[in-house]
Amino acid sequence: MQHFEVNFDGLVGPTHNYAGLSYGNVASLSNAKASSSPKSAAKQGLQKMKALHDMGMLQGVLAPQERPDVATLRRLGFTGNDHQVLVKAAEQAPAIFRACCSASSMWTANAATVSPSADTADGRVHFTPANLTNKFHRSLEPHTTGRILSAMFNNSRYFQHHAHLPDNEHFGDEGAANHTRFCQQYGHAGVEMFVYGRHAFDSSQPAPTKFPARQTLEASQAVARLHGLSDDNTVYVQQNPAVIDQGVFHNDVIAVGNQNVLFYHQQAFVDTQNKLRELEQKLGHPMHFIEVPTEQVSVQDAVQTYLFNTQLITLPDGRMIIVAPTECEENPRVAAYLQQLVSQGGAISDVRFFDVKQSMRNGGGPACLRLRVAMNDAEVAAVNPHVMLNEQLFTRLNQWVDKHYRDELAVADLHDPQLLVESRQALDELTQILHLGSVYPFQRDA
Ligand SMILES: NCCC[C@H](NC(=O)CCC(=O)O)C(=O)O
Repeated sequence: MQHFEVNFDGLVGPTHNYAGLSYGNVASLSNAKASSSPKSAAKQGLQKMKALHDMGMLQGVLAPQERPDVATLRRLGFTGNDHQVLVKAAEQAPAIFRACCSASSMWTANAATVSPSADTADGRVHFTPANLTNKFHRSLEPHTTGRILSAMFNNSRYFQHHAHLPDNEHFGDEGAANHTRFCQQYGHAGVEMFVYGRHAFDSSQPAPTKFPARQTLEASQAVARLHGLSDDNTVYVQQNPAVIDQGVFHNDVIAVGNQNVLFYHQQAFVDTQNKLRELEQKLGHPMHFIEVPTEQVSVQDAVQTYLFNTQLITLPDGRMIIVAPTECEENPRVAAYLQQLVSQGGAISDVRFFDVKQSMRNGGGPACLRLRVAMNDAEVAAVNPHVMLNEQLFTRLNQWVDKHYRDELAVADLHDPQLLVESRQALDELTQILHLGSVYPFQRDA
């Protein structure tokens, strides 16, 4: 039996925009209200997917969500036909309106937490959509995320889907961005590391003072219970509150892991040495801990370049490489660090740079754009084949973007009734291309 780690990248939606919605996410705030390019954003994402496919990786596509979210605006009391709902909301409550227009589902590292079958009690792959309670605009995602994941992994013999955790800050859950699975080989039982920002039910524990901690320990523990994990294959690590206060809003902004490698910043965690020892003991095999010292790369450089929001991937020939945003190449200190890292003959042998600037401007790097699912060949064969990237799907999706996406979008365009029509046409066609069925509210309420 063969085993793979498959990356499912979020396709950028037709209303990709910069609305400054994520307090605590430096890039989101600093690019607030800049105009965006949905077309180039989607194409940058597709290029990265295709490049990984061409390296011999299995690559999938995760569909974006319907925005503007007219159904939520109606729940909030805006009435009339769809166009009237948009115009009233944009006039009377512009901040709420903008939140209901975010294309933030593109960052699929926040779509769900996934535990591979080798780790779970019932031997199935488990999925729990993230509730994303900390940000209103992101809290709109989990129901549709759950429907899309169920349409992609639509076989209960292999895949178990859970409902997202209760929608409350006590159980704030940001999905795979705060979850890393370690293993010797993808098919072997592994250890799942959950990184949390605060304790929800114990205020005596350390917590950030400036920016919010989005993930709670109690949420991580609930996901582990749902997935049938045990104490022997889980480790809970607290994120250093001081780095959250410097803009590290998810663990994947300060650490990334793959197989038996953890690449992380010196200041990433609380109680680092004990936790890493626990991780290695539970794995039962030697780990490669690659710690980046502050004197070489500051937390600020890490946040600006997304050195850790990189993908560590194992190529079919067994070499591990790092997939980094071009911002890392442009920063002399980070570029020098990466050069040194790959030239010293260690676990990571090469680095490839990708331009994902449209995503970076909202605080999402290469790692934010993908959801990892480790599977064996029988499980891969059970995935909806229409979401797996190949030459044909790549060409088809580029044509689809060319047909439906705008070159430029300003925040003021978001209540343009034509944009709603265009977006729905695009998404309706996409559900046919990907064979997802009716996953969007506009397809279900009609
Ligand atoms: N994993 C990366 C997530 C980035 C995402 N940014 C946003 O939602 C910004 C949206 C805006 O400001 O328009 C977030 O902060 O959760």
